[in-house]
Amino acid sequence: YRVYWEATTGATRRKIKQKYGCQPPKRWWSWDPILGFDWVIGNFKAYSQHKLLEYWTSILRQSNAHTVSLYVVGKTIFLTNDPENIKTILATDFSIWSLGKPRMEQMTAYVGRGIFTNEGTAWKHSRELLRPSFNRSQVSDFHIFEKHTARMIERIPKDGATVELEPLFHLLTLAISTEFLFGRSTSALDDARKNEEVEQFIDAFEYCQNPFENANTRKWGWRGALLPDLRQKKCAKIIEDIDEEVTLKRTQTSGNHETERYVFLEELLAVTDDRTQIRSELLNILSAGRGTTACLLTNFFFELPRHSQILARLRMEIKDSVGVNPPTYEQVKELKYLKAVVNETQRLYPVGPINTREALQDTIIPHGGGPSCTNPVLVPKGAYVAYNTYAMQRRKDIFGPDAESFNPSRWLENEHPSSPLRPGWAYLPFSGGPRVCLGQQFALTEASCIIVRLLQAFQEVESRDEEPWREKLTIVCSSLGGCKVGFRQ
Ligand code: HEM
Repeated sequence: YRVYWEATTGATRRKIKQKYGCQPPKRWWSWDPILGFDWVIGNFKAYSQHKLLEYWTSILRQSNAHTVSLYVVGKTIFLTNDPENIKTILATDFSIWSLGKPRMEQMTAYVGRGIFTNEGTAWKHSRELLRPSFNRSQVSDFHIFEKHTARMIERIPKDGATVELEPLFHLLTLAISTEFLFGRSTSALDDARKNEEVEQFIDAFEYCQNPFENANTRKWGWRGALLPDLRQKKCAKIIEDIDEEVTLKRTQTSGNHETERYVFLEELLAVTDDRTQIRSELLNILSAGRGTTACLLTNFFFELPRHSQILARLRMEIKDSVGVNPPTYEQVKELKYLKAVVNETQRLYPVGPINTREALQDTIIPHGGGPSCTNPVLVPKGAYVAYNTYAMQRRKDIFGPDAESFNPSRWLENEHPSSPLRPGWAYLPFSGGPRVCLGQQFALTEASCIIVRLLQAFQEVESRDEEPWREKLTIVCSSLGGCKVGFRQ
């Protein structure tokens, strides 16, 4: 077998190495280089202390490299925070990288097959169908944002009492994205009775979205990972049932909709009557559009009230450019300081801080090999590259010596030693390449509109979080302690 392997696969790999001058990257030191058991235990430990991102970042820092390799259960994994490597995977060599079987299986179990879990032609088809939902005229329709945000503001105490914003943001973004994409909102902020069902849906989603932990591992530690996860099945059923109900109601009222907008669900119903496909596409897009913006807003309001000068400057910008009325799309586009604060929030707290891709054939990534870490690295077929945007967006050589601190002025011309900042592939909150986030403009305008309305409604915003920011990591990442704030009108 060895002789055969050397004559075929080995020969191809030697040729690639020779052609591109590949060298191996630094290897992460492990006392179990075959099974990588220490890596698995290290991950469990770091995850349970809510320090997984720090752990992955420290592996790169301790190795003094931006790309390292390790072996886990016979698989080669490359960890990287190198922008050029990430660009190669996501854009330049897009077609030879897959989302990877584990991710597809984990997500398909609760959202089925759709834009997030498909590849090749099926993915292209889903993307084409969704794309018109996000064109400018759709995204600039502020009516939906405004209506639901007003309802959320009504529910916030105005006397300075502490309010937990995270659950409100989840209800709000779900209400907005269901109206935007399905033509019918959960209206989850309207009445308490409806909330119960919606909250159940959100809880089930949150549970399924966590690939690192389940009810068994919570109870039995890492041994629990070996047991079947019955709760996952139950949650997947809750999600399926509620989604089915939405689809059914919409099918019955199809054609009666009052809006001229492109409603994704309407278009889906026009091209297929396969219920499973419809449900899966809806769940896929919901999983993208719901929690992500809520996490961004939670992280934003976690940081903002801790910086009185930044808050004051932001208020001033809103007062001067928008006044007291609801903002228009054009006004929001001109709020440069708001954009800088949102950018800075996403830089320090990316909603998708780590991600992976699997090589479909023997290939290379351009950086990380050899003693100087500048040679290309051979990535064998089946190996994984895990890219860490959390670590990359905190790199001092790219963002300056104060890269760990919250300083929006780095995004503004002539206001910071690193400006004008053009980080290119070193700043990737919405990913890049052909699978770049479809909802980027929607999410940014939605979040900006909500922030402007909240700051217009309240004169005082005070942080009530006692702990520093700690990660709550599922497939998205936000603040573990949520975001507690006191507002005064
Ligand atoms: C702050 C909010 C958001 C952030 C940070 C974000 C980030 C991302 C990232 C990093 C990806 C790439 C995932 C991967 O390659 O594995 C992605 C994909 C995607 N996002 Fe977003 N997203 C946000 C909001 C939204 C919203 C509101 C929607 C739609 C309503 C949306 C729709 C999508 C879709 C459809 C994809 C899949 C694209 C594809 O695979 O072709 N996103 N997003």
